[in-house]
Amino acid sequence: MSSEIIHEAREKRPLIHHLTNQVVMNFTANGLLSFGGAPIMAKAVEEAEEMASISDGVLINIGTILNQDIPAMIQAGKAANKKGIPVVVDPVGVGATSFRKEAIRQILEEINPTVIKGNAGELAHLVDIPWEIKGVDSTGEGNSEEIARKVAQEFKTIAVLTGKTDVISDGTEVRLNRKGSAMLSNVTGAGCLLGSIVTACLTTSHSSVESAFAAVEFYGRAAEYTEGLDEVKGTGTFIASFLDALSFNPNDLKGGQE
Ligand SMILES: Nc1ncnc2c1ncn2[C@@H]1O[C@H](COP(=O)(O)OP(=O)(O)O)[C@@H](O)[C@H]1O
Ligand SMILES: Cc1ncsc1CCOP(=O)(O)O
Repeated sequence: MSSEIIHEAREKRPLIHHLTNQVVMNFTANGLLSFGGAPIMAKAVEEAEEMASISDGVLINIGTILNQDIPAMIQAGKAANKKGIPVVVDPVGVGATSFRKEAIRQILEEINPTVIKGNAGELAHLVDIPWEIKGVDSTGEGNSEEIARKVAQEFKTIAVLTGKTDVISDGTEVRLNRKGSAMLSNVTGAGCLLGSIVTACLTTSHSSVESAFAAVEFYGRAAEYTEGLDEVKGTGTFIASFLDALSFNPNDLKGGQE
């Protein structure tokens, strides 16, 4: 099932409208291209609605959000909801400041996200569960399954909570992915790029939970495969080889099974 979703996403080569942060724009565009999607980065309010309406999916990521970015994010999200295409919201660093918390509150009040994706600290802060964070990083420990369930229930969405174990929940059921690599936590934008690939997979004909799970599992498999390569000596070589691996057939990634 997971491989089918990856193949279908690649066949479709979905256009994903990104309203994302400036740290990860280039990495995300290259990562999505390698995976088999088509990225467009566009943040102007003047084109938000039109851009979303010609796209197959929208990703809203608040990593370097400015107050003036909020209307474009809301307009793109609303246009996506109207067209019936997936919208993924990534509340990067939401627990760090009250400005971010207020920005995400405004966005989530206006749009219905298909998926909310974030690390444990980000998702915990969305539902007022105390969790230790350091800027955009999650440093705490606790019950990730409870947080994912609560986010899904409170925002009537699918929660994708990332970390050593990724948790996907529709508010009732919980699915876990343990494939991955700790090296991803040293790559800035690893979570943000995953959001882009999740959005691409949500454009397939499969259910949102299955599609989100397929994206997360594939990403983890690609990271595990990359970590094991002889030529990978550290973060720099990991990034290059990981971008390559994102284009591979799921079965060609070590440990991969159809
Ligand atoms: N310790 C780890 N072991 C394996 N995979 C990890 C680990 N930490 C993070 N990942 C993976 O890295 C990706 C990004 O997750 P995370 O680091 O939680 O996001 P963010 O970059 O948003 O903080 C996910 O695919 C997750 O599974
Ligand atoms: C470092 C940083 N600062 C603002 S956004 C950003 C990138 C965060 O990316 P990720 O959470 O995917 O590592």
